[in-house]
Amino acid sequence: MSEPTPHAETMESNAGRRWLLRVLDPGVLFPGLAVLTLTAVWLITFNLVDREYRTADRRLAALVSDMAQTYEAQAVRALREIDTTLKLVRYSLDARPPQEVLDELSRRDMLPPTLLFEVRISDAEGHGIASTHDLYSTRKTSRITEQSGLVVELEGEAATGADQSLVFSRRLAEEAQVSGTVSVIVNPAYFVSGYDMNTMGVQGVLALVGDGGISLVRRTGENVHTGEATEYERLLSDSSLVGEPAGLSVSEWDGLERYLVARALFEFPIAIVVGLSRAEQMAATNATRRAYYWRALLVSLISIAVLTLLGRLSRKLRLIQAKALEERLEHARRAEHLAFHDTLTGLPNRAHFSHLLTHGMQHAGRYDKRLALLFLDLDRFKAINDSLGHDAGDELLKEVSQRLIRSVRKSDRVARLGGDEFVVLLPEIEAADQINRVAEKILAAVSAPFLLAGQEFHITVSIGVAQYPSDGEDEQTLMKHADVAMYHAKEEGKNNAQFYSEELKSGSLERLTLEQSLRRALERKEFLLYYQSKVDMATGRIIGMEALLRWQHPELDLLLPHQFIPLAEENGLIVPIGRWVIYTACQQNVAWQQAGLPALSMAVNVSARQFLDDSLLRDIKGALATTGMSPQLLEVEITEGAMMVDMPRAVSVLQQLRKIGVRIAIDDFGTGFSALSRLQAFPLDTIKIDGSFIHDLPGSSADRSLADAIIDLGRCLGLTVVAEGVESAEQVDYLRRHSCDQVQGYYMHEPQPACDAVHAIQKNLISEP
Ligand SMILES: Nc1nc2c(ncn2[C@@H]2O[C@@H]3COP(=O)(O)O[C@H]4[C@@H](O)[C@H](n5cnc6c(=O)[nH]c(N)nc65)O[C@@H]4COP(=O)(O)O[C@H]3[C@H]2O)c(=O)[nH]1
Repeated sequence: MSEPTPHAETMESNAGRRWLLRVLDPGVLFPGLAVLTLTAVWLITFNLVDREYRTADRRLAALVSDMAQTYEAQAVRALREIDTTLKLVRYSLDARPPQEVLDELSRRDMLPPTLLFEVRISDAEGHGIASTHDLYSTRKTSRITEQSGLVVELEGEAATGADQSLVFSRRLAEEAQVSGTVSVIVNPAYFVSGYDMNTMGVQGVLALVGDGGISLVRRTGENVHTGEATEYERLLSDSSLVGEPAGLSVSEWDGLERYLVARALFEFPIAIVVGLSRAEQMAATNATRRAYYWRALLVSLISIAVLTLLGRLSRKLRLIQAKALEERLEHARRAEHLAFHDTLTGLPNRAHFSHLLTHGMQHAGRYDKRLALLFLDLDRFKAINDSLGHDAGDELLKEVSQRLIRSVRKSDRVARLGGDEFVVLLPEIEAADQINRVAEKILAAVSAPFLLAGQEFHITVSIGVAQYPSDGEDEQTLMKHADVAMYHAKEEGKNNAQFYSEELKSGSLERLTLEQSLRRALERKEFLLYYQSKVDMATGRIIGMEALLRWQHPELDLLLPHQFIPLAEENGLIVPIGRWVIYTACQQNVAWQQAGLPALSMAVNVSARQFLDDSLLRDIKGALATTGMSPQLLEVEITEGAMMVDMPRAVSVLQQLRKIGVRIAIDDFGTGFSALSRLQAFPLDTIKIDGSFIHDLPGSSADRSLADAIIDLGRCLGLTVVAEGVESAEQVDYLRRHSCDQVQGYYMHEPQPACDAVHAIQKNLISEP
């Protein structure tokens, strides 16, 4: 025979477990237990009852046997006495009249008591000729017995024992003077007087039966019967032997079932019968049986009640357990879903996507297919999120995710990596054109207007594409390259898709190291401020300074803001860096004043991200309070673009700045595309004309008209107009003639460290008229 396989064994053990679970089900277990308990209770009960009956039967049989032995002894003794009397009388008869002999024997107390026994002598015809009783003359003539032995017969009417007598006779001897019979006559009841009602009840039997088959006397309860016909031989053959327990038989005279002993007496033609009614004697046992049955019934009912209760409790417990299990499963399912899905959009998250990508690459590898990974980053999302609040930002992300799903096939996968980063996995790519089509679809879908908080918004997305296996054969490489391509798309002006190439790699590495060192620059104190003067056109004096940030990179040259500020904007580092700038500029301003220089205004640049950050006001107030600088000397420069991201909020922030006395300048004015009329909405103090419009002054007529328009506008609004990027005397001259208030540029002073700037201020003071 073959060995069972592990699979077969598992199936077997599963089937066994299923069977066990089915058996342990409360609907099966408790009814099953009830059936078992009831079967056990009733089996034990029936067994006990049966044992009780068997014991009682044995006891009864033994009792009847004992009683029979006693009765036999008593009967034999009585019969012997009677026979002795007969023999005594027979041998005492002589020539005297028989009456005389009887009287003498009686006198000599040699005859049985006359109260119970009559001794009679009859002649050959059966007529009584002598008797111990006076009544003999009224009696019927005795039957003449021809037998030589003891003859036993009944005399009188065969009805009740009271009317019949039991006659024991012996024939007188031939040689005796008198021929005839001598008899002892006795009431049959004498032989059953030993009937004890307590022991034998009303259905017991005590009897003497003649060997002719006629019962001589039978007593059952109080009733004494005589002369009943009995099947003598059968009676004896049915009976047990001496010393053995009595047997059970049905009595022919009354149909009752009895333990009965019938035994023929050795010396007499008589059999004794002793019996006890089984039904009657079993009364106590019947009562015990009833008690057993009641007890069993009670135990059964209690068992059923307890098991029903336990069954219900168990069912309830099972239900509770099942519910708890269901809840746990649901919880686990939810936890699993949460673990692998983004809670906001319901899209697969980074962990899940990693699995999808690995699987996709394996599949593509196996079937020699190409796969494309699109790395998506929303442009300007952070600004929208910060300005409109997170709820609107969340709505936007949800809407974007829906648009992405609609832009791709069902077999493609969209996931959210976090923040505003999404990825799209395109399995089974045939040609690059296919990827382009999907990318264009996504770009179009995302750039369609969004309605957020009742306002229409436009957002774009930058997409980086990396392909398997050409751009990377493992998950990390492919993701990294798609990310690099995405950054390239950002650099290319955003709202476009770029494919990864080896050339991009080096640029991305630079960016990566730059970002890492930028994170540590603040704590390493690598930032410093340069200061550039603002000169008043009317007086030609320095009236203020602008703080310009520099980063002394440990390995690179001194870095200018455009080399790291966009990065700091992107990763949010601009907020702590800006805080440092404000504080340092304020500190420097106060230091100069403390050094005896005149109180100059100090301008600091605040980027869009920083401007919309909740901490800006707090930071400015903190810097002013800590350094003790007068708020009126501080000027915050904000670009036009930063103000337009969220106009209502910008207005509110500016109003609060104004409230504490800080001046506000709009920087790079003219580069944005906001309507000039909108400027009225902002609480401004200064307009700074962007250097690009000054550069070609006074030659370019377009720049001239633009610069003129801005100066006019500023004047109309009562604002100070500052021209940036002034590099020549002609420019200064033009601006002065066109009533520009202040100028700033290399022509006056280049941005320089605080220690150099101080010389410029001092020089300016010395050259004062
Ligand atoms: N070609 C030319 N350029 C001139 C001339 N005079 C001044 N400049 C340059 O013009 C920029 C003027 O600053 P901005 O318009 O506020 O423009 C700033 C400002 O928007 C931003 N920036 C500088 N410092 C910070 C800062 O601390 N925080 C923030 N958020 N932005 C800053 O970086 C921009 C560039 O700063 P910089 O590289 O320092 O460049 C400075 C300055 O060096 C000139 O005659 N000719």
